[in-house]
Amino acid sequence: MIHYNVVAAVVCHNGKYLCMQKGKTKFEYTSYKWEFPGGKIEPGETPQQALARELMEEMEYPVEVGEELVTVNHEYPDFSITMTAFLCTPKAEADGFKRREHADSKWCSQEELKGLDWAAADVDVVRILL
Ligand SMILES: Nc1nc2c([nH]c(=O)n2[C@@H]2O[C@H](COP(=O)(O)OP(=O)(O)OP(=O)(O)O)[C@@H](O)[C@H]2O)c(=O)[nH]1
Repeated sequence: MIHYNVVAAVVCHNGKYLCMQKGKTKFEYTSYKWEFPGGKIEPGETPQQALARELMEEMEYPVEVGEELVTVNHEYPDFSITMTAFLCTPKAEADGFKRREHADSKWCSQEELKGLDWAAADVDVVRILL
């Protein structure tokens, strides 16, 4: 089965967490699910470099990548991922973000995180934030 190494940013600002909703995808089980921004690590990148690059590419959002929160392994029906989540904060010069690739976005309190329909791999990431 194809395997991806993925990084995800738990961006925290004013006590809220940035959550992004996917649009329609190739697979029904990831379509319209909520996730943390990020993506696949490319050859030669550190996880932190990959994360900063992904947030610039998909959101034009400069973030400071901080502590590693958790690494989760998840097998979807068609591929598997190892995903490491890092706590991130917007850089001082960040002036909001653009939504280039996602269907929706939301700043959520801890309580509100529980109400979203998360991608299956994210459930264990969300759990440690509660
Ligand atoms: N970015 C991100 N991807 C996640 C999360 N949870 C999760 O299951 N994934 C899965 O991990 C994979 C990450 O790929 P991606 O599509 O975001 O990566 P990418 O930007 O490099 O995509 P590309 O291959 O289209 O260039 C996707 O299959 C996505 O569904 C999450 O919280 N954040």
